[in-house]
Amino acid sequence: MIVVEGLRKQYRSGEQPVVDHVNLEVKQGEFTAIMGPSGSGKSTLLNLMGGLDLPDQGTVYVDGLPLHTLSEKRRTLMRRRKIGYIFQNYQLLSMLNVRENIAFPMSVDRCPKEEIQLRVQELVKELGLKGKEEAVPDELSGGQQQRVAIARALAMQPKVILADEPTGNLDRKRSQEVMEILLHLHRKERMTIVMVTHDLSVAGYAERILLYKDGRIESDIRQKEGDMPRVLEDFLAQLQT
Ligand SMILES: Nc1ncnc2c1ncn2[C@@H]1O[C@H](COP(=O)(O)OP(=O)(O)OP(=O)(O)O)[C@@H](O)[C@H]1O
Repeated sequence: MIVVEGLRKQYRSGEQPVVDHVNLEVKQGEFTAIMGPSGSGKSTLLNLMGGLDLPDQGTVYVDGLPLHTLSEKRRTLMRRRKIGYIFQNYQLLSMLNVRENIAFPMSVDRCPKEEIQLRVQELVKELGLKGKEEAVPDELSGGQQQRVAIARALAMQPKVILADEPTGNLDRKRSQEVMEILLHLHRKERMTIVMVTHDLSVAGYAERILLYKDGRIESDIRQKEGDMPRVLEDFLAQLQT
């Protein structure tokens, strides 16, 4: 579903690239977490994978399409239709209510009104936001705001969800709620999810964890191999030294 080939990104010449010739394949329906030290380039990698940023070298294929060689217009359309984004700070539009925030990508894409209404109703129900449709983001808790952001990310029925620290501003209980929603999308709807997180308990929801350091993927661990706890312990020990 996502293929990353020879991806490189350096913000300042003379400094170590934050993405240093990274190759990666994420299969359809896979739930992957990216962990690593602060400033190692995880968000940059995720942004490149979603076409939010341009690489110096290499490319990313999403569903077979080379994201960075598409025209700006086609890349924008592709991002809107195939990828849903979730951010730590929710990035909701403060002037719009819950219904309008969820509908936003469909409105921009000029979907028919009735279709938008039906989809929003469906998502409001699915994400447990009934009764909050008219509220603006400031009137919602962090967990509720993130659920609106997830609903918005799902509005266009994307193939891929890219989540950057989706639980970073939430307490444990709200984090668990958000992770249960992502797990449901992965298990029941075979959604491809790539998530950056600092939180080991959050990363544990994923079936695959990439350990990222100094612009490179240091380890690529799969849950079913049963060695996740040991490799993570080793990695965390490395970070502390
Ligand atoms: N737009 C930018 N311009 C210049 N430097 C940037 C830019 N974005 C990020 N950086 C730098 O690139 C490095 C990697 O940043 P990035 O946010 O990708 O790391 P991260 O691993 O996600 O960090 P964190 O876990 O703290 O969020 C950092 O040193 C950061 O200061």
